[in-house]
Amino acid sequence: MSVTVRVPAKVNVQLAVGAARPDGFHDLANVFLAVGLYDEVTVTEADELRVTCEGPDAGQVPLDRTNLAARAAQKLAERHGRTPDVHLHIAKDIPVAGGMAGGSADGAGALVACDALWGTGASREELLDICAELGSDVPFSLVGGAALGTGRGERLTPLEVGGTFHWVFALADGGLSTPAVYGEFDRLAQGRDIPEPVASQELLAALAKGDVHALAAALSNDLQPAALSLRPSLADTLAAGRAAGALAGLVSGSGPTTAFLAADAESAAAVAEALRASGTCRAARVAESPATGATVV
Ligand SMILES: C[C@@](CO)(OP(=O)(O)O)[C@H](O)COP(=O)(O)OP(=O)(O)OC[C@H]1O[C@@H](n2ccc(N)nc2=O)[C@H](O)[C@@H]1O
Ligand SMILES: Nc1ncnc2c1ncn2[C@@H]1O[C@H](COP(=O)(O)OP(=O)(O)O)[C@@H](O)[C@H]1O
Repeated sequence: MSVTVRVPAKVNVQLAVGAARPDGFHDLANVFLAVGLYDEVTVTEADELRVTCEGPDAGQVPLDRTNLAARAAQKLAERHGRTPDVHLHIAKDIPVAGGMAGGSADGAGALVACDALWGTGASREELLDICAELGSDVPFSLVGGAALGTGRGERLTPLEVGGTFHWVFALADGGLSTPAVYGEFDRLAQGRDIPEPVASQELLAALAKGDVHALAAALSNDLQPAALSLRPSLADTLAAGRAAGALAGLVSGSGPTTAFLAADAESAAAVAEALRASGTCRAARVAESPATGATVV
């Protein structure tokens, strides 16, 4: 028997970052929006834990026990006094190390898949606890939709979304390390007062109304200067997307994927085509939001 779970990528429509905490993490006001680019995790009984991966970026995915899908299976097995003897296969469509939470998606997907395969019957609360142990972004991959993440991003409040938004994602060559981008944020912040991160009321209202123009005006990412500092060429991608008619563009999370909000599906297709022709990115993908969280298919 096997179970397959589909899990979406995310874009951060607001990422407000506070000062570094004593534990090295940063308090956030992280407004997550799930987007319709998906990984699928399939779990099958096996003699021992193993991970395989297919997809254009598969070569960059670790297949040992550091893979977030393997770690998720191990954690659930430990809690329920069993061995994690499964084959986890990841069909990967989310860019790796791209600021779109692909690893987190696989962690959440493996957790839901193993829970179903083993008949563990874990509560939603227990699954969310395990997600938070796996990483700050993993709880959101489980729930999907839209949510405000506080603390290090793991404490979620669901948000209302009143319409469909059309995005274009420009994929970059190579990834950016999340800790390196937060480290660069700290370096750039030296000597400055960093305010407490708070969610923008304009942004939350724009999401709730499904107002694409208001959302475009309110998009913000405090990690963007750090990502641009580490990867200056992203400025060219942002300029190309805006010149092509996107309402707004920003770095997705820690990058280096850049995200562009378009007025409608037709405009998104045109922006994607112009980005491909611009030579400023490796590929351009269109996707809609919101998307549902980890779901057994
Ligand atoms: C920046 C964001 C925005 O959603 O995602 P990505 O764009 O990388 O996907 C997240 O904050 C990434 O979350 P995630 O990738 O789960 O990070 P974790 O595994 O929890 O932490 C990895 C490292 O990132 C830094 N980190 C992460 C979260 C946070 N609130 N403060 C931090 O300083 C720490 O250096 C930590 O050691
Ligand atoms: N299942 C997984 N898929 C992708 N990367 C993974 C996975 N498990 C662990 N990783 C590690 O996590 C790093 C960050 O990957 P990812 O989650 O794709 O990016 P981001 O944190 O930018 O959203 C990768 O470079 C890789 O070393």
